[in-house]
Amino acid sequence: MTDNVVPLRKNTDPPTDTATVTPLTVVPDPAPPAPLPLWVRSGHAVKRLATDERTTTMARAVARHSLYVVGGTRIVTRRAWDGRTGARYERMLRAAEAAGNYEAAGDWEERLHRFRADRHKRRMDLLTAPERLVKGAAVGTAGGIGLLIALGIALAVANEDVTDVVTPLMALVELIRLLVVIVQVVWGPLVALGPWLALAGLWAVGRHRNAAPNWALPAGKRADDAGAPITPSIVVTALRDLGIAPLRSAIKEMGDAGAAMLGPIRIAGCGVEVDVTLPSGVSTDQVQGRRRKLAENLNRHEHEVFITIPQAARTVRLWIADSGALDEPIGPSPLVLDPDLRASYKTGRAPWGQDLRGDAAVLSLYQRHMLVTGLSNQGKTAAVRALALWLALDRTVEFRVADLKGAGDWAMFDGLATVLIQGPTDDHVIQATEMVEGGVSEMERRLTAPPGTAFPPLIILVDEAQVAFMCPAVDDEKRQYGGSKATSRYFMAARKIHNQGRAVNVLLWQGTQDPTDQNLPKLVREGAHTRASLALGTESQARMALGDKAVDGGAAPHLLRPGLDKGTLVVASDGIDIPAGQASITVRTHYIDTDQATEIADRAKALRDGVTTVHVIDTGEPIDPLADVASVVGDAPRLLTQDVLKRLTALNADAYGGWSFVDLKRVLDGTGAEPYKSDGRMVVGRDRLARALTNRDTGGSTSAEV
Ligand SMILES: Nc1ncnc2c1ncn2[C@@H]1O[C@H](COP(=O)(O)OP(=O)(O)OP(=O)(O)O)[C@@H](O)[C@H]1O
Repeated sequence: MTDNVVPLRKNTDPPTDTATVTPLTVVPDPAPPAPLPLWVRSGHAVKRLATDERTTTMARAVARHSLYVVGGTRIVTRRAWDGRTGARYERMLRAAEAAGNYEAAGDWEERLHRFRADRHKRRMDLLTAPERLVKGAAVGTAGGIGLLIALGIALAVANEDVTDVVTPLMALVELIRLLVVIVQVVWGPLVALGPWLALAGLWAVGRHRNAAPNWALPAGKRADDAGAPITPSIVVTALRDLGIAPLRSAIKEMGDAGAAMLGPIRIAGCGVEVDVTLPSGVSTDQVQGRRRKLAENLNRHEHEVFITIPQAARTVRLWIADSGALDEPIGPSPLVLDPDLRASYKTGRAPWGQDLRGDAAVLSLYQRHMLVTGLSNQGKTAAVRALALWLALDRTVEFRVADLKGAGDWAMFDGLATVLIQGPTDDHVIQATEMVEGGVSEMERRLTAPPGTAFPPLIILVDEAQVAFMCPAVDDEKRQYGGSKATSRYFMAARKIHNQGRAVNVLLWQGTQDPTDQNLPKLVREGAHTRASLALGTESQARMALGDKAVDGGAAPHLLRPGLDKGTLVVASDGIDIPAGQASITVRTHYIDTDQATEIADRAKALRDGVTTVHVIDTGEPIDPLADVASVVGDAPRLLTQDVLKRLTALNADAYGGWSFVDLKRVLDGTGAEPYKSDGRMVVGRDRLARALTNRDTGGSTSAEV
């Protein structure tokens, strides 16, 4: 049979291929689970009911309103007791003693004494009171009756009716009777309603003061609500529960008067600030050491509470952020907003950001070396660059920049800085080292200048300086470029500038990452006047970044949150206003991104006449002074000879660092590009140099050994 023939008869033959048959087994239905005993089911139902949200809300409401009455009774009783006895004075006296404030204690004792004397006098007066009362009543009654009879006589005479003599007296009697009737009518309901009115009064007092346990209070009024406003009682409770035994017992001793330890709670930026005078026996660093616990007791995150030590003895200053406020960005930099902004190296202050109180944080850069540290990617470059961009708006400031990451963060300084090195290799470190050594030569030249000479500011800026310290390369004399030995070139150059550069305006700014003793040697970190740190990993790093004094005074960059607190710096410097008694200040910087930075740099370039940026420092021999002079003059039609010398030093400190005007003149003499006077000052002309180079190239090389 072919495949396309369909048989009309049912095939009754059993199938021959048994292998394809799947044997089926009858699986019985699983036995239904045995019903749970009634008591278990009832238990479940009761549990469900008891834990239902509606039940708990209702139970909480009932408990709350009942407890308001209890709390209200307690408050009213206490008020009455305080009003009638010297308990209040005694409490305040104990609080002042516990806080160690003996002056206030003396004051309260005096008041207590006065109160007792007055009370004694009142009690003595009470002994003679009944006699005086009876006398007074007799005199008053007789006088009153006499007056009414006199009135009656006048009435009787007027009406010619003798019965009118007693009319006023009878009217009084009638009035008294009426009053008795009224009291009789009102008394019943008054007696019935009175207790309820009293209860309502107590409930109202309790409700007003939220006098119920925390769990019974409605959401929003509970003390543990994140973001709840900071009240004296919250601060005192948080301090009491810090786990410092003497503090706890002193606060217990003070009772309600514990708030006497607190100064006024002031609004301070996006938070509040309060000074706490600690009781004797409790030291400020005990409280500082428990920052996290204090923050949690205040229903804040650790980074939202700052503990500093103000001037007053035994006092800590707490700054407590509004919940979440620190996560809000601050506005753009004035550098971005105001295109006409100008800077002054000497008298100005860089608008860097805001402090925690929300006040502008402005930093003076005048004669200060700087060190900015932080973990990677927290905003270090942006923070240093923001300062450099501001300072670039003072046209007298010269920048020499080495960016040892080389990702283009400083590219906008091309045409603004006289030297710009960008890259992470050993060659770049060698160039950066020579750039810093060029700064040393310039500094030494300035140090030998006649007294009174004014020096334009020179900022030697090295970003990612840890790369330089860790560089293993050695020079021909086997001196290492990195490292921290007396022969280490970068280290020694940095130290020299730190030691002597300030007075002649040669300043070193360094940005470094994740500090260790190796990548940021102690002597170098301590040479900086302005030290600032972004988030760091450990307290020991914080000590490296800011110094022991700042960290002991409460500076805690290691408690900033990496990733979340980008751009937030803890700054220790005398160039920024730091509240009296504090050793550091926390600054949230304005972020200036690369595009905005480029715009600001363009504005700074427009203020200067064509700076030629040297990108690679030539360390090879022989040198070509004429070509080098032409290259440093660049596009400017003419350049002051002193600027030519400066730029030559920046170009090649080894070759030109020691040059004076005489050397420059010697090289240019006879080339046709000799220095000449323009507006009374010696300059070198661009066109003359170009002609001299052309003549030389056509007439044979004049390369000179120096
Ligand atoms: N002030 C700031 N506010 C908010 N965010 C910022 C701020 N400064 C920097 N950032 C963010 O942090 C990122 C890293 O910034 P930046 O490159 O300056 O960090 P860095 O610490 O120098 O990094 P690296 O470790 O790579 O050198 C930026 O791209 C920006 O998104």
